[in-house]
Amino acid sequence: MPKIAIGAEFLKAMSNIPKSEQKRVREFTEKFRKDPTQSSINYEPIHDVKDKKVRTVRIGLSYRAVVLHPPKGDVYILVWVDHHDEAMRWAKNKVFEINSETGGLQIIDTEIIEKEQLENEVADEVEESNKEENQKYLLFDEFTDKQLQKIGVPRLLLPSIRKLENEEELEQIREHLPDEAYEGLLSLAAGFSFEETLDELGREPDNEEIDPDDFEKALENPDTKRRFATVTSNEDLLDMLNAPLEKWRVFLHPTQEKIVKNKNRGPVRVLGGAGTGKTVAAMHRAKFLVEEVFTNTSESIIFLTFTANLAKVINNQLDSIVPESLRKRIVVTTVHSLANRILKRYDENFQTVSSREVREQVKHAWEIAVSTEELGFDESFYREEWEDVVQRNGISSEKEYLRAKRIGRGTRISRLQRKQIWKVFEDYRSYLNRHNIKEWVDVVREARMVVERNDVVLPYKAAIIDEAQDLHQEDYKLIRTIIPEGPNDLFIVGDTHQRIYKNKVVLSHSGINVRGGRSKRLKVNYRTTEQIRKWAVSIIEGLPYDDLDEGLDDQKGYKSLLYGLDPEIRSFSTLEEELSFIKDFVQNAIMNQVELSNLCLVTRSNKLIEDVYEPFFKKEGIASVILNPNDTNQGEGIRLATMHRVKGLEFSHMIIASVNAGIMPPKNVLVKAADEVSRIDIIQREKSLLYVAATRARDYLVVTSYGEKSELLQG
Ligand SMILES: Nc1ncnc2c1ncn2[C@@H]1O[C@H](COP(=O)(O)OP(=O)(O)OP(=O)(O)O)[C@@H](O)[C@H]1O
Repeated sequence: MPKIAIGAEFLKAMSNIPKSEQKRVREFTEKFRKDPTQSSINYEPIHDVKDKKVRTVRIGLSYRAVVLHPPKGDVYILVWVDHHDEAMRWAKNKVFEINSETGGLQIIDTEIIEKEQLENEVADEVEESNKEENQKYLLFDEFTDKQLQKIGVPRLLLPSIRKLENEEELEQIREHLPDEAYEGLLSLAAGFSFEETLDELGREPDNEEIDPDDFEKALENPDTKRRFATVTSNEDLLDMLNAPLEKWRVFLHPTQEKIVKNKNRGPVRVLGGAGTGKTVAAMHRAKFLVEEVFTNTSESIIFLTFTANLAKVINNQLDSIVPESLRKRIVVTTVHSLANRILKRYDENFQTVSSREVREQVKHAWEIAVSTEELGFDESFYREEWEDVVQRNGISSEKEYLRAKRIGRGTRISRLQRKQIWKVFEDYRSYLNRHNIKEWVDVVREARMVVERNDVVLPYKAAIIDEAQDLHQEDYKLIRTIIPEGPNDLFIVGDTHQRIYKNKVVLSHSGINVRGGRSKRLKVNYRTTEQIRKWAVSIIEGLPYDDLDEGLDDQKGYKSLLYGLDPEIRSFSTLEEELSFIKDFVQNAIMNQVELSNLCLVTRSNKLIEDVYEPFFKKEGIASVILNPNDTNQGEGIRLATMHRVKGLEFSHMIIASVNAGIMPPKNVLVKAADEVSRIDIIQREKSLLYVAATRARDYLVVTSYGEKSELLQG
């Protein structure tokens, strides 16, 4: 049977043609997959085309598919589809070559070469008369042709690359370059060595000869898989055709592919800045595990998140990549809901702090407990001490508390003071017990004990953990207990720059060892433009971020291959002016046919949404909906949410409003900080929150304030 492949560009081109014609294209594609050699498919050569391997096939009266059929091997690749004239125009200057150094199949647009040749002829004359001035610094002078080809530059484009003087010029020709070449060149231009760049591109060390005519083999190459997918079944094909623009479902970055498909001896940790495809990698990993590792029908895996909205999104997205027969063996839920479910089998009567009412009770419990204190500390000191020392370390007795290390706490206390403080904690705990209230940490801890006693046996063979930075140390202990150590046991993805809750963890303290070769990084941002990414990173620049273990993480080498407009950071004198700007921004998007559900406005608090922005949009007659994590189908309307709520989500247009002094960070939270250490911590978390909100934007970001702007925007 001939080998069939489809290009990402083909799918994109298909989504751009009228719906009525798309049906015909789908029918053709299905026929083509069955047998591309059948007599009813008539391949016609194109005259005046650079690449003689290219053919076209008629679809209906006016559309053409462009097919690559190399002379060697039995390979047919669908590369483009369009109206007859456009298809011819597209194919005219394209050359399809296997890069002799990487083995990847590349599409090279030779138009740029011809344009440059013309320019060169003119320039040569000037150059002759002006030789002195031409001793310029060229961006890639220090690298050999072979090195440039090894990072992915096509042979034909070497002369164009050689001429580049700076990163702006590189950016101007990026659309003519295969992704890996652009990504590699950006890395070299940023000062990374050739070896570091190869590593970031996910290249395997050379071990095989590359045959530049073997297209069948080239289809297996990781660079090729960024843009071409081999079709093995009709199910595969329908999956691709049904969501032609969702590239993440089919085309992975070589680094993602490697992380997803590697068989590991133990837990793996994957770090990566916002938008680097961690969740995508995690979902493909889940698919890989049920398809190729835990293949027995009685074996399940569990996919855990911190927030309910992300669990919901992942549940839906997994449906679109995992075959139905395997899908039921992947359970997606939050750690809290898993723990709750385990514990409820034993104790039905407890309440968790998930309702406003119970939270009020907890507040009351603290007030009562602290009311008898004699040391002069305020309530926030006790709460922080409770969270950061007692609950983080699972302390349950005075004896343990007296011995506990108080890492990261700013206020020194004596042994005697500890004894008095413990009394407050005992009062607090006894209030909770009397009212059957459990903090989430308690639920998780007690659930672990149930599992440890073997009272509940869970069927999971492996766990995948997203939003790893926000899980609590106890959460990891529960996970470790459910999934004992073993090959391919845990796959943990996260980004500590996005830590917006207090839960700092050290994986090894929960018996999870990710050291050695089992720590990976994703560095290419697929979501946000480079302009937005840079602005977001500038907010958190210079702050210390851990790596979920005992090391540090940074944002070195991160990049986006997408370009766009700079974010608009606007300060206004009054709220009315801010609202008027937001209205213009939204109306402009509406005029440009952007669906309202692609717009999101976030603020620091729910109250601002409810009191200011929701009534404002209502008054202006612009549909809006408050984002509900439990409902992914909320209909038309601009999304309104708190910054916390949008973690893990994305929108083409993001508005971050009311970034005023006193609101971000909230004055009442800062005032209550127990000491300077805690204040610094709060500010870092606020910066992370702004970073999270900003990196939800795909194309446009506006950040607005009125009155005095937040100190976070002062830089
Ligand atoms: N290989 C890929 N090809 C195309 N798009 C991709 C790929 N990987 C990820 N994306 C897209 O990039 C965006 C970000 O991906 P994802 O949500 O997995 O990133 P993340 O690292 O988990 O982000 P965050 O931590 O900011 O929530 C999504 O729109 C996703 O579809």
